[in-house]
Amino acid sequence: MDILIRDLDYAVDINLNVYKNIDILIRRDEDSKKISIDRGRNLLEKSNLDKKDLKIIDGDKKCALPGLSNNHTHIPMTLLRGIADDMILQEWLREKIWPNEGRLTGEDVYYGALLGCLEMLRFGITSFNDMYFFPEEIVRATKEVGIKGTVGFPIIDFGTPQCKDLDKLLNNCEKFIKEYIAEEKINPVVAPHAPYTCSKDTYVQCREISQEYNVLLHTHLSETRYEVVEMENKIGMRPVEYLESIGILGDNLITAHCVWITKEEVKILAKHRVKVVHCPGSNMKLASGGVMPLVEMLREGVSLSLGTDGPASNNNLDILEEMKIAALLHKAHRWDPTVGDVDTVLRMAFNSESIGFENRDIVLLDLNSPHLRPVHNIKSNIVYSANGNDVDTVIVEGEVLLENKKFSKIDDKYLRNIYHKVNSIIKKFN
Ligand SMILES: C[C@H]1O[C@@H](n2cnc3c(N)ncnc32)[C@H](O)[C@@H]1O
Ligand SMILES: [Zn+2]
Repeated sequence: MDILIRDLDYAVDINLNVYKNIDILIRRDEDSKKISIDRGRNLLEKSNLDKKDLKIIDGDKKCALPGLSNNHTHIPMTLLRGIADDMILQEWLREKIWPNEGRLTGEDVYYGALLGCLEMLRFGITSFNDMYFFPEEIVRATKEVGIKGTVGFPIIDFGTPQCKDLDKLLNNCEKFIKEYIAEEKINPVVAPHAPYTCSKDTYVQCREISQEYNVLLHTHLSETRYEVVEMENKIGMRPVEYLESIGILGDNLITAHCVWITKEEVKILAKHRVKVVHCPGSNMKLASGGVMPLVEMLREGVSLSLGTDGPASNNNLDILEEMKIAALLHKAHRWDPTVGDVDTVLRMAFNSESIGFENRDIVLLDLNSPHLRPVHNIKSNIVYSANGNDVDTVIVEGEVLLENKKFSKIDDKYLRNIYHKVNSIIKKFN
């Protein structure tokens, strides 16, 4: 059914234009699956629409914005949220995260992913880019919740909890891609974990698979100083230079972090049109040190977006919060309040194109809260004053998935069941 949102106080579109006192009409052509979004005043009166063919949503005291995109995460890590805080990355991974991940079954990952997808939907995130074990379970959870997922099949040289044999893993990766490539709301991708966990051959084979099926390649890159120093000592190159030397850089590569990179490396990333996902909350929490060179990346025209990283290093999946973290980090870092301005971070947060989805989703923020009054500049309120909890309604591909802060497809009883399941899964961790 077509959806009409009436009398919105504000709307911000994908090009960051601001509208006041406006209606939005969302129509979905069931044959072509095309979505059209129209904005205007008194659309019902002006058009020949019939009220009874429409789902009408009251936009009073609300602001519409495009769907938010979480472009680097590990959603089933909701299960590990809060298990190990205040540790540096290498210790955190080796001592706490990897041993406990070894205890996870596919069913556990499914429940962790369900929880993560629901958290994202509740916070207005309509698409995400993930990398985690048992990716087919992540697909299952994503489809159940109804948001859009770019789901990475993770490749690590020492194997994953379900498969230790690298050749078999790469084979399974191809099978995974074939199985989901035709799905409308799922993009299967190849996800070699990082240059410190994957060899040159592994990266090359991953790239071959990504080219054969024309899918994205998703990896971690230059996250910590340790990673850079280790690589310089071992092979005399920095991580970006190394990936360039083995032919991995290209416009189908999406990399998370890129914290420890030089101006020269920024130029290399721009030259190859690599997509970079900025994860400021995780970088600060894991004390990865340094700050992703935002100014230099923008200057060189690198495609940028935002990610929360996994909920064990953030510790939530809130892109509205991440926008503010990004904006503040760069101002503090550069002693310059003009850096990380409102438009820059909004553009990054709406960037679902980088993960292969056109952004035709609409999120409504509830402005009926003291912390969102008054409105001098709605974009400022979104970036600096709002958080995920203010999201009231979410429409994904013409389907209402959240309304009045309630999930349309998941009832309270099922939600309690998910919480209960998660509580029993975490008993095996230590
Ligand atoms: C897919 C793999 O990536 C790991 N993982 C989660 N967060 C990070 C991070 N910030 N850097 C590197 N690896 C990470 C997961 O714990 C899993 O082992
Ligand atoms: Zn990550």
